[in-house]
Amino acid sequence: MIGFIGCGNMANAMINGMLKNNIKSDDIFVYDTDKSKLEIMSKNGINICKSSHDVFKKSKYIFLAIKPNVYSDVLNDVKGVIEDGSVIISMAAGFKIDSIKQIIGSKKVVRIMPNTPALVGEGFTAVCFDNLIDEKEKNTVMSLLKSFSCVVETKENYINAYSAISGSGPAFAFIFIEAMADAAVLLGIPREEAYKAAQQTLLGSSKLAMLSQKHPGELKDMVCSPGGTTIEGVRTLEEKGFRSAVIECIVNTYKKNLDINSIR
Ligand SMILES: NC(=O)C1=CN([C@@H]2O[C@H](COP(=O)(O)OP(=O)(O)OC[C@H]3O[C@@H](n4cnc5c(N)ncnc54)[C@H](OP(=O)(O)O)[C@@H]3O)[C@@H](O)[C@H]2O)C=CC1
Ligand SMILES: O=C(O)[C@@H]1CCC=N1
Repeated sequence: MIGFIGCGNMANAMINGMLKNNIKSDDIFVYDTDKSKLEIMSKNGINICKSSHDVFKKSKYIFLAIKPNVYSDVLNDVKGVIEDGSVIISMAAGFKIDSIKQIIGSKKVVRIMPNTPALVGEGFTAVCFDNLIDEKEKNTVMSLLKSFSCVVETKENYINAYSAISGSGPAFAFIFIEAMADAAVLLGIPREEAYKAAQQTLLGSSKLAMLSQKHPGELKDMVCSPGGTTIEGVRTLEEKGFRSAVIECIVNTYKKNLDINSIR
């Protein structure tokens, strides 16, 4: 049985993916303090629990899909009902496995960093397991995560970097899409067409990079004719510090994760 504390953006994305991959709604138990979120879950046939305690009692694999600012309160509230066999799956930015164990004691904890494209089955999740998780539990968690995302097992040390790259990354990609579409509108293309062109261009470019396995620089070169139009755009991006802006953006997002870590 699978439990969710919190039914917001990430829980929705994950549950959606699970349901599309043959996990039965009957096997999912959820709780949220916001009753309107529970109503939506109920309409999808998911079991609604009266409290977080109830979720822990009914599930073995429990996803903590709540914001980091309520983590300590929720963990303190449920620590008495967590069984030794329960597997707690944490996704909060900046919360180390050790910090969780300091509150709930020596229990099984998995730390993941998912992202919202899970909503359409195209998520990316970095995962690390604590040493109390056995092989069978690890395989179950991996297959749950794979139902909505591409999964990479990593060291906990890297989770903050993944948080910046793939966890926050969709927000940065959406800004890029929006900016491209704004430029298209400025050039007279209707808004709907502009989004379609920007979205498909990013999707297609990502797919090409993945499937061709060519270096991104080589793929960029394939678009730039000598003395042509694209290289003029590339020159403008370099002049405006596009690469540096992206690198600084990721590094500062990573640093914010470290800041949050240091206070938890
Ligand atoms: N969103 C993202 O792109 C990503 C998020 N994460 C992590 O995932 C976690 C969840 O984020 P997200 O889904 O965006 O958050 P949301 O705010 O969308 O969802 C959290 C839900 O939990 C509810 N809630 C608040 N307190 C409690 C409580 N005590 N018990 C049960 N439910 C409660 C909230 O209600 P209310 O709104 O009324 O407070 C809300 O409905 C966070 O820790 C975040 O760091 C990780 C990677 C990506
Ligand atoms: O901003 C946040 O807290 C979360 C972490 C990764 C993406 N969003």
